[in-house]
Amino acid sequence: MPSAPICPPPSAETSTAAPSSSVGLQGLSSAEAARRLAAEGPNLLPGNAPKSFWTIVREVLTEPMFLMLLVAGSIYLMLGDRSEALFLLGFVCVVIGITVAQERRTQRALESLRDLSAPRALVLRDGQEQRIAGRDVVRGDLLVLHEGDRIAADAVLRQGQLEVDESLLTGESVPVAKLPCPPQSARSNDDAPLPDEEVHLLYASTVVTRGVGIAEVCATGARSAVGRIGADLAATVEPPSALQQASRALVRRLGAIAGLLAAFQVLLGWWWGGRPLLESLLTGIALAMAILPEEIPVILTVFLALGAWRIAQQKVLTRRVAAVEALGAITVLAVDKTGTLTLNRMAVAELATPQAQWRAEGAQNLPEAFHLLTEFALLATPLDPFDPMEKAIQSFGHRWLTGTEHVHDDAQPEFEYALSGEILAMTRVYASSNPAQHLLATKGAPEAVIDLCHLPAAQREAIQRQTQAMAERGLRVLGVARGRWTGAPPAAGRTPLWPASQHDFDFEFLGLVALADPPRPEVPAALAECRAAGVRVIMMTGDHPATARAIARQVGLSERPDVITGAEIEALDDAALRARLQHVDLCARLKPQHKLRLVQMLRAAGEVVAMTGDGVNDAPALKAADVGIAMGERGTDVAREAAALVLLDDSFARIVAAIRQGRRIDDNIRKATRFVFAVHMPIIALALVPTLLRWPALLLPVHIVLLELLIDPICSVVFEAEPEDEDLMRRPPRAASDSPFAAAPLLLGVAQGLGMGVLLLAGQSWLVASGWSAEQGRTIIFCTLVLGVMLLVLANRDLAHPAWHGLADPNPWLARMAGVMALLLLAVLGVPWLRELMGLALPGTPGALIAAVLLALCLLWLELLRWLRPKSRRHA
Ligand SMILES: Nc1ncnc2c1ncn2[C@@H]1O[C@H](COP(=O)(O)OP(=O)(O)OP(=O)(O)O)[C@@H](O)[C@H]1O
Ligand SMILES: [Cu+]
Repeated sequence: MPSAPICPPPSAETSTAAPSSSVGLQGLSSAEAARRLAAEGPNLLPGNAPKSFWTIVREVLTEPMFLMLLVAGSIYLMLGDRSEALFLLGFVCVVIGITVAQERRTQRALESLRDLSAPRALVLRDGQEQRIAGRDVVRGDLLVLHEGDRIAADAVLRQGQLEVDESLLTGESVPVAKLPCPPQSARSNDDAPLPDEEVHLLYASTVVTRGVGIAEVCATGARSAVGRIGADLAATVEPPSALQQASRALVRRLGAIAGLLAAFQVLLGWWWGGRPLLESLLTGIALAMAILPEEIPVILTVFLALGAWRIAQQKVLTRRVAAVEALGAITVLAVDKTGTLTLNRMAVAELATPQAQWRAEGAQNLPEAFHLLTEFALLATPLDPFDPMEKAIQSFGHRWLTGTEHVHDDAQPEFEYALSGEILAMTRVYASSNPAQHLLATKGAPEAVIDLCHLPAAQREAIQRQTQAMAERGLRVLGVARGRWTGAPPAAGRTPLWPASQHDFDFEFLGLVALADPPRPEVPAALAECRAAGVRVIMMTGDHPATARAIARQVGLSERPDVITGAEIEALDDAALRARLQHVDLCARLKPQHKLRLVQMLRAAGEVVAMTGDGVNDAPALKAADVGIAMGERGTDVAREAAALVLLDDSFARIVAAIRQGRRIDDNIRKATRFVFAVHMPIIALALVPTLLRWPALLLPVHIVLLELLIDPICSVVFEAEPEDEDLMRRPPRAASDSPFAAAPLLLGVAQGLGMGVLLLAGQSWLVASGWSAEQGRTIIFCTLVLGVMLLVLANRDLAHPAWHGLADPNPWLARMAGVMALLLLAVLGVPWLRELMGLALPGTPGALIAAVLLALCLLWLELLRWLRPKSRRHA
């Protein structure tokens, strides 16, 4: 890469804060950007391609289920039953088709989510700031960078000053300072040359931890530094979720049981029943197929992926599919205040000096007494800020002071002390007419500014009373102070040696600025819904306790006025904090590490915690929460990447909508699992019992394959689209330990299926006794079983109502499933060679009547169970 040192080494002058204004910059034209995009390709790192058709086929073929199918097919071939063998092998194709279709559906859902969560970049084009997809960034684009952004491509910093976390490339987690390298006027403009100094270079995929700046892109995609070392960021594979692990364990355990029972049946049929070995092997394989709940992992994958897609329809992006699972179990929702409960539309509402108060509402003018305060609030704020609060101060100051001698838009600060965890105040240092003297402007949390001013106790208390009164009106209050500093005159061309901390200056307190930030209109209703759903809401804010309390009251977050502060939290040990937290919903003046500790502690206490956050510092807590939630519009890239969910339109009500969806998905997984367990029972009974009783084989492998590989999965899909239960958001969250694979919830399914099996076996023995042929008997039992499977679907959709109640419900898949089943039965009965292959014979009207009676008895059994089931369990 070209690296002529065309840039002057960073001189002392450039190390002062540079303007972050984008005024005067044009960027590329859209036409030029499009041309370069076409010529140089999209800004994408070599990522992981979607699963190919053949990968899916290979995966399907290595499943135990298919190995069994192949073995069964070969045995049929050896037995000389070529049509059975062909049928089974043809079946493999059908099932591969279904599996591929389902995988495609799942992947499309996941891909559309990935597109939504693809990185974006703010660029200057045609002189305007535009947000574009990260993949559309081209060489020469001007990136507008803010704190928390992930840099889209390798670039040279042109304006501003940044701190960047390059740990991704260097492993070094200490942020690196970056300084601007102004463009050379004589530079040939097409072949953007690179400066030599690292200090000007920004690398793709690294993160801005502080500052604002504009950078010119010099390399994109595979040509960037990360692209060249092949760091594959996208390829981090999600570890299996708790449910997936549980389901795998279950399938493994049942697989072992299936193997044992099948072996037992083979031996039984061969030695004891005196059947030929191959035939016994076939019945054994059929039994193993009947037992193996292979559709459970499929259900999980499909339901969760489609669930994530459905949640995206509600403008909530799922970044980790496992979060969908946790959503339904959320017990605590920890929300930040600014921007989540409030609109983050700040406006200065009140001013106060130690002597006087002023309100913006209805004001005609700003009295002279407040000019100094406003002037220093302005001086303590960047001219072109990112923070809405600082924007509000800028527009307020310009509105009232323009035309007076108090506006200094052209003054450049010589140095800046940033807001930090230790001191919630920021100071900007300006030159004064006397070269040895410097002027300081500070703003920050009132208590921090009071601290910096070293005031006597009486004055402190007076200011604290003023702060309290303003905060209780729901305002965010800032203190403002002025300072002077005389440093030893610096050597020529050098900057003075600035003191290490803001505490090393002397400040004079000027007054308070209070900003209003109206609550979001949708919040009160959403909070009420959370409360009805048994989800506790806790506020975690960095703001003043009184402001937190006032906003909480305005939006109806909590009745309890108690507030715990970060300082108090630090003083408490875990046990004491846990006890305290049972009575407090409001946590104020929190630092990021406090949020992290609260989240960890709540989780340790068994809560399932969702947490909102948007800042760079919120990332650890977002990661630690069960469901971290970031704001799509306002949040930083870093917060978005740490979060499991992203609210695309920043609306708080979306969180509740997502919880609702999560609960619905959770319910539906339970319903489907119960259904799968129920369905397997009669199939197992009909496969096993005839051997034990030395009856002629009732269900042949072809029947079991048909039931297991076609009917049962098709029916399971219905549950994915099941609408939510009526009381979904009026019942408490399920216990986190309450798994859909626990014995208790599945017992009902097992009972449903077993009863059906018993009824069908009784029917069969009656049919045999009354002289029906084996084929006719089989036909009646098989048809009843297929219809019984549909009955099980209806019965498990909604336990609160009888099976037939749901028929009128708008589940689109129900009608489709019924259609497929009808076609299937018609084909099996109506196509002669199929009928013969399956050992069936038309049973005539009497046979149909018997099937109807059996079916009615099954329905009676299901309703009896529904009625007997323990009513205290409120779950699906
Ligand atoms: N730009 C700033 N200049 C001066 N003080 C600031 C600035 N930003 C924040 N502060 C002070 O730091 C405090 C904490 O801010 P922080 O951003 O951590 O939390 P927050 O935005 O108030 O709360 P939330 O967590 O609800 O979003 C503020 O209440 C304010 O007093
Ligand atoms: Cu099955």
